[in-house]
Amino acid sequence: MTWMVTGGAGFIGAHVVRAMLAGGQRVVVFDDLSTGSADKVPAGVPLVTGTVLDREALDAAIREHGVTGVVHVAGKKQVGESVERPLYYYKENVTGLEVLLESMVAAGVDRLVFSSSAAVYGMPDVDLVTETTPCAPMSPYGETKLVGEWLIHAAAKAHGLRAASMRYFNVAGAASPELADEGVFNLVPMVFERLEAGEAPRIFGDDYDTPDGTCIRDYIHVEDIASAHLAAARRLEEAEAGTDLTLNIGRGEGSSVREMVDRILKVTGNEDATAEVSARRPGDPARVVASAERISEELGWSARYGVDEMIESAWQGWRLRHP
Ligand SMILES: O=c1ccn([C@@H]2O[C@H](COP(=O)(O)OP(=O)(O)O[C@H]3O[C@H](CO)[C@@H](O)[C@H](O)[C@H]3O)[C@@H](O)[C@H]2O)c(=O)[nH]1
Repeated sequence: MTWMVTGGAGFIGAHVVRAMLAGGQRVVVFDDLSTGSADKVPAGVPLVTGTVLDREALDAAIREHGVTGVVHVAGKKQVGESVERPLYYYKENVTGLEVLLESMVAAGVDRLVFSSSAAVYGMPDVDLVTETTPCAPMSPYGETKLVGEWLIHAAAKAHGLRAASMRYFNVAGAASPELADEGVFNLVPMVFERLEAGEAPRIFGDDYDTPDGTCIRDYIHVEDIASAHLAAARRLEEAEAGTDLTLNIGRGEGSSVREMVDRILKVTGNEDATAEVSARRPGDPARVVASAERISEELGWSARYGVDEMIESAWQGWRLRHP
């Protein structure tokens, strides 16, 4: 098979490309380079520069590279921005996927691994979130991921597409410093940024109904995210027409913000610093932790890395960019 990785020049996509190559898959990258960069694409992997909104560009890439499956990682992913610019998010994430599906169906490409998100669950009121926990996204971003899953379900039924929607929990870490996330939109890089500025890291609320009062999340190493995509791609290669999997990618273990900040202070040699507690950030659920049972059963996959490895590898990437 030849897998086209959309968004393969971005943070998560670049990790997926490397995992697929290491697993012996043939890969081509399709990326509009709006946030990704060509230097993240490994030598020898073709890079097609284009947007998934461009049907002709997709058709040409599929034809010219003999694509037989797609890993669709391209998309917009900032929750806050999606609230300000919902139509943009719907266009990029929903219309983009719809155009991609049209192109795939027309070309007879019938395998798809899709980047979904734990954001589809919104504020789940359960200890461990399973794939059957009701979805109630809290942002346009989460909505676009859920609608994307619906599009895929419909295409699996009507056109025999074989698909896996991968619901990522809180992604962190890097396989190597050059591949680290350049955005400062999540807890780990936000703490790095505060430390670099000589400021105390901020904890958004310590009055939640959790053991230490801070929010609990399921942090997952981006290399684990990538290996889960390889496992899904392999599974789809063998799958019957209409196979339609929805899978959490998490560790099944929660870490509180306070625990994460303490680990970050340790790893970065800032044990003397203390975090300051500020007001709750609107829309933050107290606890979002995956049940990782289904993915283990379906793909035989489980996470290899823990939070220290995520923080250490992210820190090396940060130091490369901020010497
Ligand atoms: O300086 C900071 C930054 C974050 N937090 C807290 O840390 C936790 C994690 O925050 P963040 O890293 O922003 O992740 P989430 O808000 O959990 O959302 C992430 O995880 C979701 C999936 O679960 C994805 O949909 C989102 O795109 C992704 O940003 C939250 O409780 C935040 O309030 C702080 O206390 N201080």
